[in-house]
Amino acid sequence: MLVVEELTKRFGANTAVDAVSFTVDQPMMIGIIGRSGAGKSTFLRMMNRLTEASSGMLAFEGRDVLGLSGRARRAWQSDCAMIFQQFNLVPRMDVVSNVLHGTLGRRSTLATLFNLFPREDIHRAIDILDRLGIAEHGPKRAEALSGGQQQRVAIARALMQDPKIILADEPIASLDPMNAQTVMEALRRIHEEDGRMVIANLHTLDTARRYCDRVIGMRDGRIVFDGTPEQLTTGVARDIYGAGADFSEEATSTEIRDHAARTHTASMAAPA
Ligand SMILES: Nc1ncnc2c1ncn2[C@@H]1O[C@H](COP(=O)(O)OP(=O)(O)OP(=O)(O)O)[C@@H](O)[C@H]1O
Repeated sequence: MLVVEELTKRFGANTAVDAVSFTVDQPMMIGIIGRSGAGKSTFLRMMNRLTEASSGMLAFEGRDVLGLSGRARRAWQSDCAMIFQQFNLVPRMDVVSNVLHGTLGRRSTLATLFNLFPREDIHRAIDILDRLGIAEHGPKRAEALSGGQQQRVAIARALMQDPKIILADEPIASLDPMNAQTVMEALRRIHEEDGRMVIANLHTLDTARRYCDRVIGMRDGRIVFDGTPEQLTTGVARDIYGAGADFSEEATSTEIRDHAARTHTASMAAPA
């Protein structure tokens, strides 16, 4: 259903994504890992057509995505909704209105300006918030919510577009361990219950292993690993991160691991 062939992005002399190829034949949850600068964000942005590819091919359900323009390109951007590390909500606007802005592509500017949303859209927004466990926060300003709750609002906004794919660019990088877990569980449920494909850039190995069906490792713009979580051994991870024999998985800076390590150290240090 998704075919990526030799997809490349150059910024001047720098090749950010270098002839990336892979195929996905059924909806699954895919984690992309790699050190900072490996090309993960650029790849997702090319998929969503936020960044134009320099060369290569990307097709979804037989449609040549890179050739789409105008209305067809916008329709594709609805089909593959993107969520970001920093949530990108309107902080002073209430949660339900933020979610309703997921229908923006379908509405006239004037209707949007005056928050004139059809009743069925409002009901759907509340249902989606309910599904994500945050319906009671609907009337609050987005800025009054915790980071994890805000990210779930962003996911709800993405779901308003009824996307086939959710692209998540470091969705939990700003969150504490508890909130990170809630957000990853929400993404996993959306994949399992709705059959949507989820592709998430992740900083952390353990998150990729725990939630994803398939993990793609990128290094210097290239895919250097493509396999199951079980195949992602410490040795493979060392290659992906370009680290030496002293590589430790904690070095991938997982907040969950950092937190666990800190708690462990603290409890070890605590007097009996
Ligand atoms: N708009 C841009 N103009 C020039 N260079 C860019 C641009 N966007 C990204 N790059 C470069 O492309 C390379 C890949 O960056 P990218 O953000 O895709 O990596 P990443 O793996 O997502 O890293 P991070 O986790 O830090 O976001 C880097 O060398 C970066 O400096």
